[in-house]
Amino acid sequence: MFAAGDLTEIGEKGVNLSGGQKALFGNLWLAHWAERNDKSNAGDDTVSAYFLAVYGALAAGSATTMAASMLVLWLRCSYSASQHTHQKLVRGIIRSPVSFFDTTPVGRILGLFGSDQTLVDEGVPAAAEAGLKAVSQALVSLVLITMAMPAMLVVLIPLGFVYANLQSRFIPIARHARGSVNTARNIGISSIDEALDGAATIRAYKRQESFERAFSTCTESYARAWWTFLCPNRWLATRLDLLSAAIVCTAALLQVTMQYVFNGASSSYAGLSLTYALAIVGVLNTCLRSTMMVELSLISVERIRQYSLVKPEAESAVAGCRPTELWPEHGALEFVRYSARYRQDADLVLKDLSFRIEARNKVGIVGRTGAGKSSLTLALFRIIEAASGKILIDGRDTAQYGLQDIRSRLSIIPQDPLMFAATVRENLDPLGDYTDQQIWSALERVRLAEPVRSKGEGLEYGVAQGGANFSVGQRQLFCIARALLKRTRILILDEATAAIDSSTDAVVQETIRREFGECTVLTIAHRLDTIIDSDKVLVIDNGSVAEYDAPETLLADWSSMFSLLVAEARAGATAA
Ligand SMILES: Nc1ncnc2c1ncn2[C@@H]1O[C@H](COP(=O)(O)OP(=O)(O)OP(=O)(O)O)[C@@H](O)[C@H]1O
Repeated sequence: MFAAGDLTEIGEKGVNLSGGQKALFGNLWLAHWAERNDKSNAGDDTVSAYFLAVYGALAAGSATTMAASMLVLWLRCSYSASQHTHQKLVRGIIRSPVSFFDTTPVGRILGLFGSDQTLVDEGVPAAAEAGLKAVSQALVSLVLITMAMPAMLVVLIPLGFVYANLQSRFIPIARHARGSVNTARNIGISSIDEALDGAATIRAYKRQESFERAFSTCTESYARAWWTFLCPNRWLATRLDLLSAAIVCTAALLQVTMQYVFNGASSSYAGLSLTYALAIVGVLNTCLRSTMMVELSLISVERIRQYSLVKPEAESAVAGCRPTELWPEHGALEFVRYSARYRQDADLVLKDLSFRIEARNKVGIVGRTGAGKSSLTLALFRIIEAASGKILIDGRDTAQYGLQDIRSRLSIIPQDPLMFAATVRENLDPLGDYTDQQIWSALERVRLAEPVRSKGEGLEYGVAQGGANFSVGQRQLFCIARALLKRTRILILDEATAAIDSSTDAVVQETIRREFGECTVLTIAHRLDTIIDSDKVLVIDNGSVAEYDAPETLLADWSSMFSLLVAEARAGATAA
């Protein structure tokens, strides 16, 4: 559905042209040879050998020049340009802030790495190669035709203006149509991506038909856009054919007139100039198309450049301001009048938060849906940055350090535990920092050693995409094992027990209590019973601190928000 045929077309034309270009000097030499034979009427062997040798040298020279120019264009220029733009794009996208991903559709990002990068890899060099060859061949053909018949200038000059006029009308329309093709393709890719992501939900709610309809609409829009792109091409092809017919007719008429009226034309050069006049339509067509393709490919280059320049997150490490190896030694955490928002123009989601969590305390964070619990976690990892106020860890403002320095000192067990399609070892220790013994010890402590051993391949066992060959509970235990390996002082559990059954939950809770007794643990809780024995409970409401105290104190006040949430949770459990 989403193939780009015009590049191949240009590539093929480029190959054909290269043949014609290579033959040009050879053909001129052959014409000169025929002319000489005509005049001397003789086939002297020494003279023939001389002409053959020069012809051979011309062919060899032409082939060498061609190979050298291909090497320079494709290996030197094109390869390094592709590598450079791709690296800048990857760096730019990976280091973009979360607001960029909120506002940029995934189809557009995929389009950047797909069609745009392909155009940079293949489109620019193919079009530049075809264009350079076509322009040089057009010039040589015109010079040759004019040399053989100077009178052709009278026709060629006005036809040149007609050609320029065609070009100025064709390129903007084709460029616009091509832009619509790209947009329609990106929308199509987004819709496929969305359907793949939500395949299970779509089937569960029997919404296949509406998604099929939506996809058909995308396909039709793409076909319509592609058709709109083809029409100006047909329009151009017809006019170029007419232009070429005018050149060939005039050349032929002038030849005949000179031959019979003035008796002064050289038949070998006349034949050659007619051959080039016949071929000129292809040459002119390629000139136009490759100019357009270069322009279109450069739009992709420009788009990639724009996305490479998106304002990145903060530095990963600030030179001269690095935390010590052991920081944070205690794990005390303090929010000081902290506010944050997701985007520059958006409302504050965390408002003027001020609270302190002592080292080694276990704090439960609760609140209604949308209150700002997950945003608090993102703020700790500086995935969203402070609009005002600060976060102190062991008395140090986290804003002064680089992102990598902060993020490597905190551990998180997310609600949806993430695993990569890689080996168990790579999932636990992607940077290769730990020994096998340390990894097995972490697995033992979270009771995953036996399940992993039973797979037969030990740490080399392959984890499927998204960790599909492990249960959700096991994936969470893997995340705990990661945190154990990192040995950080602060652990954040983001509703870690929301998606698992109560027996696995018990294992997870027991492991956390046993293994992270010396750490500060922040638990964003759905099941309020998991935080009832915490040192303190932080109740967030609409982005602000509503209550912050020991759970027994909050429960003693029946009008407190926490008591209300617990009562609601119990009523919900009884009803279920
Ligand atoms: N990526 C985002 N861009 C803009 N606003 C967001 C984004 N994520 C969350 N919000 C907004 O921030 C506010 C707090 O959301 P948050 O996810 O932190 O709530 P929560 O308490 O964790 O909710 P839940 O319990 O449902 O997970 C909400 O108003 C939400 O609409």
